Amino acid sequence: MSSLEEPLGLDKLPSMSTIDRIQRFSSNACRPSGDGMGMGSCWIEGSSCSTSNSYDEEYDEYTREAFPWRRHTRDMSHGDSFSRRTVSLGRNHKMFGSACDIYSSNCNDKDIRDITNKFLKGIPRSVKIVEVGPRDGLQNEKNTVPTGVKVELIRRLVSSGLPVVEATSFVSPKWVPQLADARDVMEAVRDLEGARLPVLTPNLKGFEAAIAAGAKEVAIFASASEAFSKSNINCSIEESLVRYRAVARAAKDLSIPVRGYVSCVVGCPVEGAIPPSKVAYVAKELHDMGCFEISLGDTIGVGTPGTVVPMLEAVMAVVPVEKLAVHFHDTYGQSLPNILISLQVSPMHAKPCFTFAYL
Ligand SMILES: CC(C)(COP(=O)([O-])OP(=O)([O-])OC[C@H]1O[C@@H](n2cnc3c(N)ncnc32)[C@H](O)[C@@H]1OP(=O)([O-])[O-])[C@@H](O)C(=O)NCCC(=O)NCCSC(=O)C[C@@](C)(O)CC(=O)[O-]
Repeated sequence: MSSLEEPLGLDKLPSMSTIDRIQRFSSNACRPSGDGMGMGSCWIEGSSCSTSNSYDEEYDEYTREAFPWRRHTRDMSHGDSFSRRTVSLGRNHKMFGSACDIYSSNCNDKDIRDITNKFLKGIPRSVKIVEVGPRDGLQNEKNTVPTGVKVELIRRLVSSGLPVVEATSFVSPKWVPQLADARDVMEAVRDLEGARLPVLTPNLKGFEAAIAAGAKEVAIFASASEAFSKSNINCSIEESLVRYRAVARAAKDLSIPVRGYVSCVVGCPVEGAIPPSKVAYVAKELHDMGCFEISLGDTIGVGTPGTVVPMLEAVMAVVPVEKLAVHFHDTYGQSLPNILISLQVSPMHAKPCFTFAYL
């Protein structure tokens, strides 16, 4: 997730409200308030009152207070966050089923097969999902999510069978206060088996802290937008590439795999539309410095199939498609069409990777 998501179209960019939100990334704007207002303080007090330091207790208390309406669901489903998602997908599926029932005279099995073939024929046989909720999903939550809740979320996501769960970010706590507990989170999950748990590292300092906490995979995050790079990591695109080369070198020495992100691959809240050639340039740089996978992020969710395809084509011309992933935010409800079109333009042999961010 990026805090830059706003319900705005590219035609309306830049907007002051969006720029205001960018400024949340500036060190002053992001400085923790200290007095910890609202539910955040409630949680901080909750943890400091608790001498047991038990993640389970923290998790239970958090869910009890933050989601009182969930108790019933939780009792029924044993509170698995991933099941909640599955349940809601199930519901959509049923709705789709009833739509077919309503139009059953026009919607026989062959028609459905024909439509399915038309849209799905030729798409890759499998995809890899990279779950980014504990990092991207939480990084801009206003209320402090207790460490125990984050740890429990990661555990449950892993136990649901997801192969990769991005756990946290070793970034400046002044810029992203919500993830200030990165070390504690990583230390608590470092020995979880069954999934890879990459963490974001913006520079060598973050990389060293991540390794010390037990991270076995890291991700670096550059931008295709100069303005976004400045507001997100306080440096130009070129400066960021210099930093990331240093991280990639250090990671190579320790045999740590590095994943690369390019943000704002179709639009930036300040610069508006981003030319595909800029995305291709940054993606190739990340590839050349040794990233095993490059994730193309529609950070503010303004992409549509019409803008995603030319971007993908430009990147696929310079980076092998097997190394590409897409990361769509659902700000305007376009993530699923964008995923489908990405599958359709991928060669059948490729195993595309998707990082979902439903925000
Ligand atoms: C990059 C910096 C650190 C530069 O921040 P800066 O303020 O320019 O850093 P600096 O080098 O001038 O150092 C200032 C202070 O920060 C400390 N510092 C320096 N580095 C670290 C570190 N790694 N961890 C902890 N502390 C750090 C450093 O030690 C120093 O501490 P002081 O001496 O003042 O006490 C900052 O801008 C930052 O942390 N930015 C991260 C912002 C962020 O996480 N944004 C969200 C990422 S999401 C995204 O990019 C999109 C994505 C990936 O999700 C894909 C998509 O959605 O499309």
